[in-house]
Amino acid sequence: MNIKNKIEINVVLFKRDLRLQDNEAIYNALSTGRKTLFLYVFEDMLLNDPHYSERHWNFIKESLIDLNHSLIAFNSEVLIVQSNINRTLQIIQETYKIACVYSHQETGIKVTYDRDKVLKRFLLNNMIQWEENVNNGVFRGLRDRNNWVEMWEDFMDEPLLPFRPKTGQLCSREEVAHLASFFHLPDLATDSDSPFQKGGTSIALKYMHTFFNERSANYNAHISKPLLSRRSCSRLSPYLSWGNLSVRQVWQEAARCIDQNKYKKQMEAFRSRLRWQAHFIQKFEMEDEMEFVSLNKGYRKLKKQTSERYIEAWKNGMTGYPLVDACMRCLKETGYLNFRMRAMVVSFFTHNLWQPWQKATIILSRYFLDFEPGIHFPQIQMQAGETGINMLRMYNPTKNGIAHDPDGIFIKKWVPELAELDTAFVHQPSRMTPMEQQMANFFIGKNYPKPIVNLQETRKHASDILWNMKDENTVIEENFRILQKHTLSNRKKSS
Ligand SMILES: Cc1cc2nc3c(=O)[nH]c(=O)nc-3n(C[C@H](O)[C@H](O)[C@H](O)COP(=O)(O)OP(=O)(O)OC[C@H]3O[C@@H](n4cnc5c(N)ncnc54)[C@H](O)[C@@H]3O)c2cc1C
Repeated sequence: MNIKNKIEINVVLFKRDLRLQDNEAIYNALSTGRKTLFLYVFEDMLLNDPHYSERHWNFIKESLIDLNHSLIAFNSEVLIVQSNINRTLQIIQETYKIACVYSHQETGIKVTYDRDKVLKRFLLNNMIQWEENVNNGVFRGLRDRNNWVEMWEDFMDEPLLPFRPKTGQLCSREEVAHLASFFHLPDLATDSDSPFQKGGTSIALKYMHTFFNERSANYNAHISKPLLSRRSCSRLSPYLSWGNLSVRQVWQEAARCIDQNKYKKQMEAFRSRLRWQAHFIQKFEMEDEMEFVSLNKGYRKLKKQTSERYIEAWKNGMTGYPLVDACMRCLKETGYLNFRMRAMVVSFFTHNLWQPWQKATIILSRYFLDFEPGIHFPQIQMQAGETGINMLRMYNPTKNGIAHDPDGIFIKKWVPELAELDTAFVHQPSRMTPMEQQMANFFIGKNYPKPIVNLQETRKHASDILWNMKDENTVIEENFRILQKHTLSNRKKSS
């Protein structure tokens, strides 16, 4: 078809914003009045990226199916293809003239940053505009955090953006089907019996409403408990990470609870977590090297010897430390752990096993259903004690088990080898005497691993090195630089 006869359209390129309501990319595209196509590309380069695993792709598929379900009312659907973005747009251009691509600014890993550079060139060469919008109050191009809190709060307090396409404005299902015939289409089937949280705005709203209406009652009391947190925390993280909900939607819902005096203390604590969400992503946006190296340059000289044996044992929950093992097995199986247990397993990996934090990033990103690069890398570095500006925290897994899973219910569920032991031994089975092992017909080294390292010795080793490094010149200079750049002007700190 001659370019002059082609219909002009907008393309909304979904990234981690798989929702219709309060989606600025969609809102801006529809505001032009132009015909609009919704597009999701399962990009080969990301499908092959080791940070991602099947659980993420399934969550995205479920989210897209849910989107398409909502779009039936508008006789439209998302064009879902497996390809690369430039190639996809090129093929769409054979049918339509793309006037503008709308998408969120992505605070992603290096491969998505590189892809965006290539996409930018392609759009420029093809005279297609690209309108990127701010994502969840994370701002591009900031040099420091002066006024950041105010900017973020203003963003969060703005009215939600409605989804109101004009009749016939969205590409129809027939038009999308026609385009789809030119592509390789991914299989969208997923296992409905999988143990992971299911993707999609419909289910995200259920999680949100049950949290605000009842589950949050024990938010503060249960937040550190590996078992109880699974119900009392919001469990909204995958829905925020993949954008089934906007942070603003959740923030404003929490504000309504506070106004109604409902679970006020819990809501204040919950809202501070939402601030952290943005704070960490903003930090990563401004320090993208954090994917590979320590933010504080003083720690980059720290060389730790990699042990595949330690890494495998940790990854598979076979360290001989029951709480670590229960957490890792549970995470592998369900994709979720509460904050404290995430911090504890990273502390064990980087301090007790003395492994480089970089080795934990891919293992955990593949396990966490809510993998969000902007939180993930800064949090892992912080828990590894390599930021210089944060308090060095080393979590003792045995003490944490006794404090937060006193009856060992979580441990017994995930480490069934320990299920028949007296509670007294569940947290430290290695303390059983040979006679006690005989009586329980349970043998350390046979039924369950011996502790892989000595907790006290390894803790001392790590703490001596890391505390000494805190006084080194580069670490101190870097602390100054980091604080200058990332400290919030009104001291609502969460760095
Ligand atoms: C090593 C490590 C890696 C992590 N990686 C991720 C990740 O990839 N993706 C992710 O979403 N969270 C990550 N977190 C943060 C946190 O553990 C999870 O957000 C939280 O446990 C999710 O459960 P929830 O939604 O029930 O949390 P809630 O307690 O209900 O919190 C509500 C929301 O606030 C945000 N939030 C909560 N805690 C934090 C925090 N400490 N830092 C930043 N944001 C927070 C999340 O968006 C969360 O959904 C990581 C934490 C650690 C220690």
